[in-house]
Amino acid sequence: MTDLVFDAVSVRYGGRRGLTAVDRVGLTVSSGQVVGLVGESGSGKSTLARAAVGLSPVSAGRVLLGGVDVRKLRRRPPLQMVFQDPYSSLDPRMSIGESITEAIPRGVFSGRAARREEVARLLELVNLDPGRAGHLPGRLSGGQRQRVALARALAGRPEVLIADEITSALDVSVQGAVLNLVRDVQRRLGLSMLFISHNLAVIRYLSDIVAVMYLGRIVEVGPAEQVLTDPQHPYTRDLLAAAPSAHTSLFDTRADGATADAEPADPHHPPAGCRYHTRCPVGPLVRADREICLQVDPTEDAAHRRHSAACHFSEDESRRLTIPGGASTP
Ligand SMILES: Nc1ncnc2c1ncn2[C@@H]1O[C@H](COP(=O)(O)OP(=O)(O)OP(=O)(O)O)[C@@H](O)[C@H]1O
Repeated sequence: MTDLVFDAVSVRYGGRRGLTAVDRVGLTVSSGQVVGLVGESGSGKSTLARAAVGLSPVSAGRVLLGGVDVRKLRRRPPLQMVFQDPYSSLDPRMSIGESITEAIPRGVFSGRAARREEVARLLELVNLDPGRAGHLPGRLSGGQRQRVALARALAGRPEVLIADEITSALDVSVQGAVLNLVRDVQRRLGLSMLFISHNLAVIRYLSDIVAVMYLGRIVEVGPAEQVLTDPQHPYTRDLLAAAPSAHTSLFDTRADGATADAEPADPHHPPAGCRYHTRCPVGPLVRADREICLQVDPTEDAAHRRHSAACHFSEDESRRLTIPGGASTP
């Protein structure tokens, strides 16, 4: 199986009023693993994901699939992406079966019967009745459409799957079933997966590794349980504190993870030093001696450590200043 590596990837959206939406990001999705990418709206999650499939402009760095730069892969890369909106991803005039057939790489199946059988196999894989192959998507619910979108992605026989907020446009009542399906398919096929969500409960449910993004940077990455129960970066702690408690529903839509009391910095003019210093509860806003946060960028290449955080004070007394849940100690 294949791993997906972002090697110091930057994405710049053009023009004079342009911005660097992803700034030298290093992240590895190892073979067969699920990496959950979390961060508030505008942090660059989608931009990073889209860079892997050529939909956002990589201005520096490389995206590697199985060690090969995706731009140099001649054959169709073994990488597929499922998007947030299942209503715009299917052609309303094509039957479900036609949509899926279209996604089967050319030359893999010769003959109509073989392709029809493959479509039936794919529909079964996503728990849809193969008898519906002739239906138009207009007759499907959002959850069913997202299953078809997944079947289309799987038709390309990917080894790596990118899922970008695939349940956030769905009715809360079907989100769980779609997440279960994605998890089952990922395990059954041994896929590597980059799973994007702003919902921490959803991230916790699916991820082996969690990466946290803020203003175009990965600020913390590590084993899911460690990051979510013993966060090292103040931003991660703020996200966890702002999310509903473990007692609320997994699919509570309030779990949008925005920190309570401050606006994100302007992505056109990211702060110097640590990008989080304008909001950080343990940085120069509250501690005059923490000038280093204003001056020195703590971002390191996080890809090579098991659990790392881009914070000058992640290991010291700052951890006592804020604890997840919002309470503070003197
Ligand atoms: N096509 C584009 N042209 C210019 N700027 C863009 C474009 N797409 C995204 N951006 C900007 O890049 C930054 C990152 O956006 P992105 O959509 O990647 O974030 P995100 O974390 O996925 O947020 P969301 O959860 O809202 O989708 C934002 O400031 C956004 O306004």
